[in-house]
Amino acid sequence: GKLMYFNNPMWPGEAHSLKVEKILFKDKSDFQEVLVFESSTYGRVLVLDNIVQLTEKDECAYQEMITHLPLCSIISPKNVLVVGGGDGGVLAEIARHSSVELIDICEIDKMVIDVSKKFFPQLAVGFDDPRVQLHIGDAVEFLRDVPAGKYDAIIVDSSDPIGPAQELVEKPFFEAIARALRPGGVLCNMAESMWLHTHLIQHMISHCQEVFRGSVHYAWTSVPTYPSGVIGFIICTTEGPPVDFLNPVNPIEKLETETRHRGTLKFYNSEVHKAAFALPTFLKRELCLH
Ligand SMILES: NCCCN[C@H]1CC[C@H](NCCCN)CC1
Repeated sequence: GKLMYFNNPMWPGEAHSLKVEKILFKDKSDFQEVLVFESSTYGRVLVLDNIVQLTEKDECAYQEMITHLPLCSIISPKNVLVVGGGDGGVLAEIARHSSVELIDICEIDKMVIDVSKKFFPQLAVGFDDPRVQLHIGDAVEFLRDVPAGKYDAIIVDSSDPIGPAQELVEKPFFEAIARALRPGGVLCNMAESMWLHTHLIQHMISHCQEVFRGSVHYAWTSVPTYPSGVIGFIICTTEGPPVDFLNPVNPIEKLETETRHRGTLKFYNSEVHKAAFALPTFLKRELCLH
């Protein structure tokens, strides 16, 4: 098969490429171009507007970390909201937490959900959990109708802020998130790459520090098929006792048990949890995290 190149103005001067065995789906939704292909070495790949969203081989790193970093940091999360996440992978990870009673998901693009159900059933199985309530639409509008303090945790599993996700890095969105979280609730937000986007990360952290009176942290993990090979997460808590992210309160062992659909965890564990918050020196200098 031939190589497909994923270059983008968000990471000028570089491109990541994957060998394509077979194109499985290609169409335009109301929001973006949706592509699925069989790669030679990373399994099936989901691409939106020429940006790799996930591959079967390494999606575990991103989906497990974006879910368990927040959910293992607070006692017995009950009500959880996912913004984005239309592939269903984060839903399947949240389902591992037996304390969770409600999982709201607000995804703007129905085509992503339909395509994931067809080509990534092991991720889309997340939609089958009876606790899941699916809302198709814009998260800013969705959050307006949410009663204040409804959620214990909110996970923003978004694409990059150059398409439908543009508004998800601006202050009004973070204010809407903070209002929807209960005191002591936790936000985990996809937060780009330390090698590519420290200005954008600082922009998001500044908004979070203005809006969340608790603590604001940055964590990161390895995802080989994302540009620069790493992706970060901003994790904030609203007021209340500072959360000790280095000692997750919910024992990971509980998550090890096989849940109905997903096998055991492939990436996340308590040491990886702790290590995720250790930042390289250049990043500590560039980010004003108090
Ligand atoms: N649930 C699937 C993952 C969706 N998250 C995003 C996919 C695109 C990726 N670009 C990274 C660009 C360089 N930081 C960010 C995460």
